[in-house]
Amino acid sequence: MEEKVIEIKSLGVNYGEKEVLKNIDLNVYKGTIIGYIGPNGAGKSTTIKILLGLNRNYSGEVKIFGQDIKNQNYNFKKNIGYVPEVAKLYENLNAREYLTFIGQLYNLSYDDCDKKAHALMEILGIEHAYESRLSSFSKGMKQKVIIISALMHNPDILFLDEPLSGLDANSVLVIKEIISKLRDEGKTIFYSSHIMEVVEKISDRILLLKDGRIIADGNFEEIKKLNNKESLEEVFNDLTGFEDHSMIADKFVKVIKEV
Ligand SMILES: Nc1ncnc2c1ncn2[C@@H]1O[C@H](COP(=O)(O)OP(=O)(O)OP(=O)(O)O)[C@@H](O)[C@H]1O
Repeated sequence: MEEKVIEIKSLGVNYGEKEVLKNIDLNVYKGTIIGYIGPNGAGKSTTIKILLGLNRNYSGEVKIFGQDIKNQNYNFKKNIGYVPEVAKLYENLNAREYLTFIGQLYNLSYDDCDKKAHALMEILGIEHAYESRLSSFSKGMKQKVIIISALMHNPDILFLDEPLSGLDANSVLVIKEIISKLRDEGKTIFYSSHIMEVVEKISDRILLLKDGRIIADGNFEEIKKLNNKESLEEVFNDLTGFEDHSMIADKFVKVIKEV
């Protein structure tokens, strides 16, 4: 039987009067890449923050590896890696200092972190900057460091929020391949992105969140067929009720031309 890694029952979150997540039920199984998509403000980050243990203000039940995360200390976090959409790096540190620091937070020894961090930077082609301050890194180099820092402790669950941001086309190919291979190793991956072409290709299962509810759940073929569309972008625009792109673009261009 498939192993449940995440179990969410009747999850609800309110910010004041606003109901941000509405009664979400979800089981996620080992070795799956979940494409987690939805319009801005749909509640994606809110869900991820709960699963990371950063927000305990919710109703319902959330279990990770069978353990209710509300009653736990923070041990379950050792098994989780997170690439946030906007990561705060300690830019005054060099890559070695930063990665050994993060690795030690996850209980790896300094020497293990040092070896692993250097090897991973070498594989991604940035080992020449191992002793350089992060403030001098290009956007893509920083993103590679963030990805390495999320993976150094070999977590079983990975949350990736726009992980390809700032990477060139070659690096994108490498990281996508790494994500697939990690899935093949049995890791469970939440892949959150607004780039539909990538989500469509990489995901085993796609969850579309709108106004705090899951309104589509299935693999790309199922979702495409069910909605009679060719691409995930079309399904997304259709299900989130957006048909005004052309009219908005016309208005925008008209105003630009006016003065
Ligand atoms: N701390 C907060 N206090 C009040 N409202 C909040 C808070 N955090 C999020 N919200 C609201 O909750 C809703 C869901 O936000 P969330 O960040 O989860 O959306 P999202 O799907 O991740 O969006 P995006 O694609 O823009 O990152 C939004 O309406 C947002 O304004």
